Amino acid sequence: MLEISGVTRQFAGVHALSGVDMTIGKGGITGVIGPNGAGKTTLFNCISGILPISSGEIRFMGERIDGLRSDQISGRGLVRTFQLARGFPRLTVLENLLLYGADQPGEGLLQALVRSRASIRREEELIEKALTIAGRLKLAHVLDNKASDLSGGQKKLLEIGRALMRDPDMLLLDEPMAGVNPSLVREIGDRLISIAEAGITIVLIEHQMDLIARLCQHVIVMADGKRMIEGTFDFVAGNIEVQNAYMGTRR
Ligand SMILES: Nc1ncnc2c1ncn2[C@@H]1O[C@H](COP(=O)(O)OP(=O)(O)OP(=O)(O)O)[C@@H](O)[C@H]1O
Repeated sequence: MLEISGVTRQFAGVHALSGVDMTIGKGGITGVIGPNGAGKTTLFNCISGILPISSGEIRFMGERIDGLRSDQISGRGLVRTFQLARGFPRLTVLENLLLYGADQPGEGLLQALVRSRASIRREEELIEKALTIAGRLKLAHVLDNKASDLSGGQKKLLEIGRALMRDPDMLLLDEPMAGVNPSLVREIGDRLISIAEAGITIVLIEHQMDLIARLCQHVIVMADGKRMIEGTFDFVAGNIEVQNAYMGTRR
């Protein structure tokens, strides 16, 4: 589904990615792990069009996506979330979800003045979709709350909900459990499992190894801007090079 070949990215002399080769197939949850500074977030930024790559190729569903804008990439079904939740803190949960629905109606002046039957129907469909997603993420009871009033865990779920509003085929999640109360971590993990079971392929950057072990069928380890090794969690965790890469840098 996602093919990354020879991808490099430099920042003024820093080689954040120095030739990443990676393939991610359809289905399940793949974990991307590695010590701090390994290049994981930079890789997500390059895949999702936030940052241009310096060289190499990225293909999604067989087509080149490097060079496309981030909205074009998410429009093709490859959607990512950020370590720090984005969105609009003063808007409600429902409004935040609706804003991320693809092709929102009512934005043009004419549409605002003359609400066509089609635009009303489209709006109703979007609301229906937002309600379904909120239900799946157990956010239905806080739909009218401001996003800023949510707990850390609920903010993370809203971030995932906004991504789901784009109808992704693949979701890139950058540390969806960071800063989440441990009692909610299992809950979010369960939601991710159900999203994957619904057919959305998930790629997850995460530092909490117990979560990676529980959620991921496949784990890719990055170190020094490259893919180091991949396999099941037990396989990579038992690898001496992986253990050395983590020595002194794991948080
Ligand atoms: N905007 C930037 N400008 C300069 N250097 C950067 C920038 N973004 C990342 N880097 C550098 O690129 C390297 C990879 O960073 P990146 O954040 O991708 O690693 P990471 O694996 O996501 O780390 P962490 O687990 O700490 O989030 C690091 O050396 C980092 O300092």
